[in-house]
Amino acid sequence: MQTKNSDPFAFGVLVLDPRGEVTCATGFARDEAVRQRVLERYHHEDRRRGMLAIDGDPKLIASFRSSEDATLFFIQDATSKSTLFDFVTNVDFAHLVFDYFLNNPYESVVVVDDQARVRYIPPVHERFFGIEHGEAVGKKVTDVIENTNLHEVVRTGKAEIGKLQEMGGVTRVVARIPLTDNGKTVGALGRVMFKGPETVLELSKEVVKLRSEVEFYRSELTGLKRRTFGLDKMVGNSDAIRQLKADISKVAPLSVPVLIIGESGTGKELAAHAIHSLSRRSENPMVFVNAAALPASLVESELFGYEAGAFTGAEKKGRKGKFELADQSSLFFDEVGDMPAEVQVKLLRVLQDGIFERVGGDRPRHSDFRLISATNRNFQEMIANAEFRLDLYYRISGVTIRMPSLRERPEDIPELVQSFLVAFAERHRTSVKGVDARVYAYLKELPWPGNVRQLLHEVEKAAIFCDGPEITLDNFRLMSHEVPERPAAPPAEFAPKAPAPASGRIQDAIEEMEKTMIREAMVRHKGNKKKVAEELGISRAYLYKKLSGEEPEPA
Ligand SMILES: Nc1ncnc2c1ncn2[C@@H]1O[C@H](COP(=O)(O)OP(=O)(O)OP(=O)(O)O)[C@@H](O)[C@H]1O
Repeated sequence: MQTKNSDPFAFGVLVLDPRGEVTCATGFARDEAVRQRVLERYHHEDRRRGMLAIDGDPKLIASFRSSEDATLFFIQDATSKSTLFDFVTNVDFAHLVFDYFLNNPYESVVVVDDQARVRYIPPVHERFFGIEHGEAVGKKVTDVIENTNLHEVVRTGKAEIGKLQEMGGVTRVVARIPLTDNGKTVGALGRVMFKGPETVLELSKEVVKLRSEVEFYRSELTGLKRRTFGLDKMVGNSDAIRQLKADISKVAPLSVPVLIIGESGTGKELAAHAIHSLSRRSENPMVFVNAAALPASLVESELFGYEAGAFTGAEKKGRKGKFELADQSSLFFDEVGDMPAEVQVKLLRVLQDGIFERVGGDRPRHSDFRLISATNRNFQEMIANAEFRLDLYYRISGVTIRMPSLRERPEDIPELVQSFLVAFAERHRTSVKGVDARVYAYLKELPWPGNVRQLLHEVEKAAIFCDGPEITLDNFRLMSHEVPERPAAPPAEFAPKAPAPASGRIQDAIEEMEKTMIREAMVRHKGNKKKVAEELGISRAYLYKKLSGEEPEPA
C-alpha cells in the first residue's frame, strides 16, 4: 500500500449506497483488500455509528455512520497509533468517549495546527464566542479566541498549565498542550481545566490545609523523637537517676510550675529540657531567662517586652518579652534564687495569672507559659533571711524536683565517662579512647563538688592529654592537681570579698589564680559566659558574681 507509514495523516473515505455498492472510494479505501477487511468487520455491526478497530497489516481504525441512503466510512492507518487502536478495540462505545471530550464544555478541546490555525472548535465554544458552526475552522486562533496563547505554544512547543484566561468577561483556568509527532510540533490543543479561579482557590485552600496537617504531624513526630531524646540525654542508671527520670515523666505532661533544685553541675538545665520535651508544649521552643544575669533596669523590657517608641533606642515595632515569647511553651528561669528583690516583686502578677503589660503599653496581655525554674541556692535559708519572697516561692514551686549530686550516685560515673568520651570522639572526629579500669575506682572516690559538669571537664582534659588509646590514672591525676577543687555550695560563700593583696595566705592565692583563669577564659571564649563557666567547671551564677566584683563600672 502506497500510503502506509509514509504519511501520518493518510486516510481513506468509503461510501456505500443502500444496497451496499461502493459509490465512492478515496485514499486507503481504493485498495480492494482494505475495503474487504473493513466491510467484513462492519457486517457484524448493528449500530448506526461507531468505530471499528481492524487488526492485520496495516492495523486500521474506521469510524462509520449510516443513514437511509448511504453509509460513510472514514478509514485511518493505525499502525503508529497503537494506543488509539487499543482504545477503540477495547471500548466499543469509543465514539461516545470522543463525543464527550469534544462536546462537554469543560472537557472539550480546541485544536490548532502548526500554523496556529483552528482545526477544531467544539460547538459549545462556537456558541460561547457567538460564531457560526464551522466558521472558525482555518482561521488564525488569535482571531477567534480572546486572549489565547495557543499560537505561542505552537511556536515554543512548551505546555502552559493552569493559566488564567479572560474570555467573554469570565475567567477560566486553561491548559495549552503542544502536540508533537516525530519530535516536531504539529499543532496544539487548548482546554478549560476549571470553570474559574475560585475552584483553584478552593483547591489551594485544601492544599494549605493539608500542608498544615502534614506540618502538625511532622512536628508531632519530631516531638516524639525529642521526647525520648530528652530523657536519654540524662546518663545514669543509679536508683537516684531512675527515680529522677520517673518523676520527670510524671510531672512533665502537667502544666504545673516546676522548681528544680540541686548543686551546680548536677544537670538542672538538662532536666528542664527533658520536662519541656515531654510536655505538650514541646512543639514550641523553650524560652530561657537567666535570672542572675538580669539587670534590674532591663527586667521589665526583657521580660514583658515593650511597645513601639516606648523609649529611646527601642526597636521601631516594639518587642516581645520573654513571657510573651513563651506563650504555649515553657519558660526556663535559670538561677532563680539569684534574682534581686526588686525583680522578684515584679513577677508576682504574671506568675499568678499570666497577665502582664508591655513597657509603654496600656493594655494587659496574657501568656500561657509553663514555668520551669532552677536554682542551686537553699530556699529555706533564703526565705528565713528574707532574701526570697515566700509568695513568689509558692508560685514557682508547684512541684519541686531535686537533682542528686554526683557523690550520691558514684555508680553512674563509668557510664558518664563513657558517654563523654564518645561525644568527645564524635566532636573531634577521633576514635573513642578506652579507660584503664583503675580510673573508675579512683574517680568514684573523689568528692566532685562541681558534679557532672566537673566530671565532664576532667574527662575531656584527660582525653586531650592522653596520647595512647587508653586513658590512665596519670592523665587524671595530672589534671586534678592542676585544677583547684571548688566547692559547689551557694556561690555567695565564694564571692570575692575585696581585691586581696599578695598577703601570702592560701585563700588569697587561690582567688588570684581564679581571677586569672576567668580572665583568660573570657578572652579565649570572647566573653561567652556560658562557655567560660563550662570550661572552668563553675556555675554561671558564680561566674557572674566573680565578674561583677572584677569588672569596672561602665563609663
Ligand atoms: N545525667 C547527666 N548525663 C549527661 N550529662 C549530664 C548529666 N547531668 C549533667 N550533665 C552535663 O553536665 C553539664 C552541666 O549540666 P547543667 O548545665 O544541666 O547543670 P546545672 O545543674 O544546670 O548547672 P548550674 O547550676 O551550674 O547552671 C552539662 O554539660 C550537662 O550536659
